[in-house]
Amino acid sequence: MEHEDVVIRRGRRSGVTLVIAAHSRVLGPAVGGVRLRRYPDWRDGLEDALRLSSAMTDKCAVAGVPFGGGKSVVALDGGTELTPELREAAFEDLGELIASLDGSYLAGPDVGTGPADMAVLRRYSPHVFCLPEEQGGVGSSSGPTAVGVLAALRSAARHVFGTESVEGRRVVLSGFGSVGSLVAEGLTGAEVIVSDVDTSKREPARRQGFGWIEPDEVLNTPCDILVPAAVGGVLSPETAARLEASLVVGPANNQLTDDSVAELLADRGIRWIPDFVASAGGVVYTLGREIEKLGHEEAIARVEAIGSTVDMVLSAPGTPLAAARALAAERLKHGRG
Ligand SMILES: NC(=O)c1ccc[n+]([C@@H]2O[C@H](COP(=O)([O-])OP(=O)(O)OC[C@H]3O[C@@H](n4cnc5c(N)ncnc54)[C@H](O)[C@@H]3O)[C@@H](O)[C@H]2O)c1
Repeated sequence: MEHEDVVIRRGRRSGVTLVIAAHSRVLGPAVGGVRLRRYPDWRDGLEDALRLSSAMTDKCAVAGVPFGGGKSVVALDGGTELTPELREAAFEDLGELIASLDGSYLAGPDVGTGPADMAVLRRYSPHVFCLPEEQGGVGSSSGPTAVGVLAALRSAARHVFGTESVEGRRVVLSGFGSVGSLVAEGLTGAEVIVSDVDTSKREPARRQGFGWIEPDEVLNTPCDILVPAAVGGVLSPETAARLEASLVVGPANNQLTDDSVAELLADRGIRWIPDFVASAGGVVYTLGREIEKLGHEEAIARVEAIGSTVDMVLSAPGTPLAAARALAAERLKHGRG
């Protein structure tokens, strides 16, 4: 097994399957968000936790923060209605499980969870970050994640287009959610076309001056920059072969269906910034503020440094994925010292 430990528990209050996966603690305690999702089978949730915690190890190592890779999953089955009572019971169960790990796993929010869920976990364990602001936390991590994506995008644009400016560039952004909408707002001067499966986002997007396309048009619409800000697995051998973009950079985790897609994209002259490099802003900022007790300016400066990491990765030989993995491996080799 590649992971240090994996805990699977059926919550005694909720009956919901809970998974905590700690991939690596070489650089420090394992950190990672709590994903709440419906899965056809709890084993799919386990699979998600294994994959995502491994990506967190690379994310922390490349970002240069003293933490390892972890993730937890609250795996709902298809039929159970998620009432507020069930949600609270599931998070109480998870809080107890996190407490039993005694600080070797630190939990934050991820897809499907937010600061209010973190407040439930905190009743059981201090090893929880991104609490609501009124409870002394930094709240949502979306803002700093978007700052990091924009830093990555500007740095990559310098390599690809010779300028950091996105003035006049066509940007297609998939997923007009908490991070995607903030990234879109930061693309001053660009022609921004957004897409979301949630059609209620269309009107707010239009009011902000953004174009709109349907989700099935995203990978068929020629653009300068594609920003995946929705779900993972969007770049497969099939979609990489028809994509018409010069640069792909966005926050969505695990964008490639498998590592070979990085080479296909490079062969087609498409620069892909590894998701674990571009999306580290949230974890860098929130852990910096809440665990390392940094001030806002210092923590944001660390997020902005994602731009220098992108510069390093794009200046190295080989694909950006190979370069980012090599950087992570180098830092993991030296460990905490
Ligand atoms: N929030 C963070 O701090 C953070 C940090 C690192 C990585 N990420 C990753 O970034 C991505 C976005 O995160 P978020 O916090 O903005 O989530 P979110 O849930 O607020 O937004 C995601 C949006 O994508 C839309 N969507 C879902 N499936 C889609 C599809 N197939 N096509 C188009 N739109 C679709 C949803 O309707 C939603 O509006 C996720 O993959 C997340 O794991 C987020």
